Amino acid sequence: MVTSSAPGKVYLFGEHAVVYGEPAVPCAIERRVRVTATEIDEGLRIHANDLQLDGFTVEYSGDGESHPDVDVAESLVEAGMGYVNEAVAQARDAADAPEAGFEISVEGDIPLGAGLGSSAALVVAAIDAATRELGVELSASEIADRAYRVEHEVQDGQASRADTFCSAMGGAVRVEGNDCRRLEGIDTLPFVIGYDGGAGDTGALVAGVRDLREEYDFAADTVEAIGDIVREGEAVLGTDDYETLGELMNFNHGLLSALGVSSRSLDSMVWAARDADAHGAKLTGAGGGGCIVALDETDDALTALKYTPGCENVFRAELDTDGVRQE
Ligand SMILES: Nc1ncnc2c1ncn2[C@@H]1O[C@H](COP(=O)(O)OP(=O)(O)O)[C@@H](O)[C@H]1O
Ligand SMILES: C[C@@](O)(CCOP(=O)(O)O)CC(=O)O
Ligand SMILES: [Mg+2]
Repeated sequence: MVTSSAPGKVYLFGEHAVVYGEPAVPCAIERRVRVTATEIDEGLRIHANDLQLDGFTVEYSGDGESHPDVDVAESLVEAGMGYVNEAVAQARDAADAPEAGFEISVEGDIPLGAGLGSSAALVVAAIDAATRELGVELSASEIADRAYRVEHEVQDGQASRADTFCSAMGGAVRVEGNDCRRLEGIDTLPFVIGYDGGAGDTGALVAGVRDLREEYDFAADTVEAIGDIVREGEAVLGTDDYETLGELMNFNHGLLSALGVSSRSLDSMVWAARDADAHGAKLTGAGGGGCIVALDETDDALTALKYTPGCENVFRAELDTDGVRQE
């Protein structure tokens, strides 16, 4: 039995545009998904109590043929379990053990579908735990690469390497196409996260931006402008010039909003943080609902968000300089 964990992330800059080859800077945060893998004779049994589908908690003990004992469409359950199934397939492939059976348990403290990268953390931790259980130790970058293939597969062929690389390596990272690197010398950033209790559909939101980009040149220009923000932001990252970083985050949020991926509650949390004099605030991840990230070393944005209608939870998130690790 092996337990591994991997962190979630916020995007300082660059989500969505990163899917089209622009750079992005995601930062790992101290919230994790933990996966325990135990080798069994055959098949795959999954226990995922955090996974709620239409109010049902899923205890999926499938052998590939029997169906989970829940009253929801099987396609929903399959979509929910796709990340674990594909991660286990990667582990079997890496260990050259195509028939290996697993019992997999998943739990974590990252809200699901909220832009904090729970899917990447799950996949990274699952690949690490399952390969170690088979006696194979992959490097963090090999895990990142295999985890990317899983997200790409499950998200219908549309995913960047950003979330999975960040979760595997930890810290602040920079991803541009296949070029993934860790940014050294960034140990702390004063992140405050507001969560509206909702979620966005990553695949649908990515597809929406793709359609806009194909329809309008100015939408393609907007995607490129997000890349310009990232390049500008890199110059001040690692300094304490939070004012410039915040201004660039605000600009980034405006462009994401123009691309149709914000929402009323995300906007209202962003404005609450700005009104409380945060250096800057933006949505994080795919959008549609879920989380915003503000930059504020005081308690002002945190307090303001506590009293913001539509904000269900607010918390500080420390930069996590550890990536995937064995527990
Ligand atoms: N703790 C968990 N248990 C089971 N499934 C999880 C867990 N965390 C994430 N997932 C899977 O990841 C999906 C969310 O991924 P996604 O839509 O990309 O949002 P995000 O990565 O921003 O959280 C969930 O619907 C579920 O399938
Ligand atoms: C929108 C996107 O840039 C980030 C998605 O992040 P999340 O799954 O919403 O945490 C998609 C991607 O990079 O694969
Ligand atoms: Mg995700």
